[in-house]
Amino acid sequence: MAVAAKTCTMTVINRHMQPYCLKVSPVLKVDITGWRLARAALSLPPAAARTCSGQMTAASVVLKARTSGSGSYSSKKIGQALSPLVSPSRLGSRSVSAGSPLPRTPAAVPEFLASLALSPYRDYYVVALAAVGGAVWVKVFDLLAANGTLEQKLSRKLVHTTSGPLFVLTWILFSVAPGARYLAAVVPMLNGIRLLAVGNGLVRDQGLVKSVSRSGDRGELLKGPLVYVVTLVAATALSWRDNPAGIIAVSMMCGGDGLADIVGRRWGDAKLPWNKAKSWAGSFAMLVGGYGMSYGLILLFCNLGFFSCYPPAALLSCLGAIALAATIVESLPINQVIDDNVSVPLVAGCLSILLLPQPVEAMAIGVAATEAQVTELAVTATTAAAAAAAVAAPVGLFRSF
Ligand SMILES: C/C(=C\COP(=O)(O)O)CCC[C@H](C)CCC[C@H](C)CCCC(C)C
Ligand SMILES: Nc1ccn([C@@H]2O[C@H](COP(=O)(O)OP(=O)(O)O)[C@@H](O)[C@H]2O)c(=O)n1
Repeated sequence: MAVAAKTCTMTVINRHMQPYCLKVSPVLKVDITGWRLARAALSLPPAAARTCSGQMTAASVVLKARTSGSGSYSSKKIGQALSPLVSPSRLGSRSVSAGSPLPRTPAAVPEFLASLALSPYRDYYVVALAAVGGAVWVKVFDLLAANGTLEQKLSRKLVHTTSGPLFVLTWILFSVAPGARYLAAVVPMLNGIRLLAVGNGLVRDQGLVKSVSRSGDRGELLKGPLVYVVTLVAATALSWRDNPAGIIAVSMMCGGDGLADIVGRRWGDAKLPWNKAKSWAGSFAMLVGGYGMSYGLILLFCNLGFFSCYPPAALLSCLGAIALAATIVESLPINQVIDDNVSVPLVAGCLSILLLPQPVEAMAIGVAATEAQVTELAVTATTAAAAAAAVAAPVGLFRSF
């Protein structure tokens, strides 16, 4: 039975409500082109071809093809042609007694992820993923230290340096729901509860103690590590993806302070005049590591559209001032007064809000919005940071004698 000779063109709406141009050509070839789909073609049985008209979902096109019964079509070809639109395995389960379900194709994985993305429970899935990911990540370093692959101090600092930015990267997976940031904050919160439980001896977890403490004493979990996760909670709940302040604060705490320890312990012979426990090499690593991690994450998040991108000159100069200020604060001998997992991110976050406001924030706080004014502010902040160092140096020097 011949099908109409003319090409039947219709708009097919897929699961993402994206329109496609679906053409049924005179030789019964269905040629699917459109949104990121490789051109695929399959022959439809005449009955299905004839009934394809108007707006149809790809699923109904396949279901009509499958249930029309006639014509020589292979479920594999249909699956391959349409699987980027709808997961064949799902179609297989829905098709009327038309034979075995369509075969799984590699495209089913993106569809599975797409269905997660559209799920109302998406944020809960991401929380679970990040929480499990965090536990596994720490366990990996525990095992690497336990089998001697990594020295314990290095393993611990790698956990410090990497956990924060990896957690920030999970922010990308959350939905745009207003409460998403608070769900995201649950991840470091759960880690904080775990640190409290193990640190107070309520739960025994020697692996965690070895992974995140210097001395192997569980009480240490209640100091730096706990402050670290509290800072992650604050950065998530207060800043989130609205502006770079939280990202910069985490980057200075992790990429900066974490790297300062790793580099400083190894190559830190030249000590700082105002703080003999710290070195120029460690501080330089802090500056470069914090700057680089911040810059990379800011570019990623602004290019993903979470907040406005900054003029390159303004970003480079302001970020330089922020990283310098954070580096100076980290170098000061004030760890006994305030943990550097508080002082460093706090200074970095506050300066970020001042120097790198988003347009709506710039208007709200009446801070410079033009590039020239922002650069001027950066110079002012750098001068202020240098002045702070000039004041602290003699103090540190005096105390070091
Ligand atoms: C060792 C750590 C801090 C110590 O700081 P300091 O005393 O040396 O200044 C880091 C502690 C890390 C924490 C136990 C685990 C944090 C996990 C994070 C919230 C989630 C990561 C998820 C991601 C997908 C891996
Ligand atoms: N600016 C820095 C920071 C740390 N370090 C080295 O890293 C070690 C740990 O630094 P830290 O006391 O700041 O460690 P955390 O408090 O960051 O865990 C120091 O004792 C130094 O050996 C450095 O040389 N220069």
